[in-house]
Amino acid sequence: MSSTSGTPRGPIDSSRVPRYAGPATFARLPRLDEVGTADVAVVGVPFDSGVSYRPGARFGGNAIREASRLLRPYNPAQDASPFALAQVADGGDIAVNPFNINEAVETVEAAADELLGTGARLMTLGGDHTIALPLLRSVAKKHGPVALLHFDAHLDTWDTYFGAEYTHGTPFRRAVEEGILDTEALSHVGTRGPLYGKQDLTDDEKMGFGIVTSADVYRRGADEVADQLRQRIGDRPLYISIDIDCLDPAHAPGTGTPEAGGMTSRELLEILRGLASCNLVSADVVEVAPAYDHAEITSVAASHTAYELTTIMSRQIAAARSTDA
Ligand SMILES: N=C(N)NCCCC(=O)O
Ligand SMILES: [Zn+2]
Ligand SMILES: [Zn+2]
Repeated sequence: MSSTSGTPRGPIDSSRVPRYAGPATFARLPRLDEVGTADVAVVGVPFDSGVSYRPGARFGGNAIREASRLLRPYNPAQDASPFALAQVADGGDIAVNPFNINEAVETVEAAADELLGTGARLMTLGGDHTIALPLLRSVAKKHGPVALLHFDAHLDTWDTYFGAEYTHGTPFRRAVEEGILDTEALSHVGTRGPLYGKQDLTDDEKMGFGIVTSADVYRRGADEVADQLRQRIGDRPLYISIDIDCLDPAHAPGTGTPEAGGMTSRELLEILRGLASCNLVSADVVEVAPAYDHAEITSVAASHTAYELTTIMSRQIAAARSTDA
């Protein structure tokens, strides 16, 4: 039985305990072992052995937790108190092998299976984009092939790097090959920057992806983009994968493969809010590499991104509960 049938245990009260005191959990929420089970488990994935350029995303989860100390319990943009609507808890980190990518991929999948098996939705923090593959595998075991919204400067549908199948540039090609994505509802958002060749785009299109470039977001605006994405997704189970490099380097310098001309954090947050009615089953925020960050710009943006995503999940959990009742 979920601990969440009672009143959810919320964050530490920052008017009584200064928000900079004590060890960091996401949004100062309780640890998962303090509440038993959760409706939304926030979990760190300290893994970056799949990167093609700057390493450091293994430290992303903890940097996001630190930056998330300043999140407050009421989200006016979605008119909701996410941590009162559902039990959100910090499940700590998945202990992955940094020296063996295949084993790490298996470990992430197994840990996700266990958490999803308790009935929780997953909100993962940190790691490089390699980890989206095992997370999607696990989510698809539970829900069947899922719709995917992929926010990223990059396509991440390349085939191999140095002969390696599991890297941060290849998770979504593997996922399509494995049949774990609903190819009627796949979109990249924020795409930009130089490619290896035009073939990258034709391959990607054949896999079923639609592309909303960073320039499209700028030209059409967040509301129109969110409306279009919502129509494409419908009521399918949805996974949202957010590579923080979807943001411009001015908004997210702390990342491994930065590309000029990206979205603002305001655009990203507004698009997410426009997706609040979608059936969001799990999400990740990846590629936060704090060593290249300044003044926590990137981890603050990532913490707010995870906050909007957890708010969407909590609202849906609460709505489903009230229809059941
Ligand atoms: N940041 C992610 N996930 N992918 C970037 C791969 C770009 C490349 O090295 O070609
Ligand atoms: Zn990227
Ligand atoms: Zn990526």
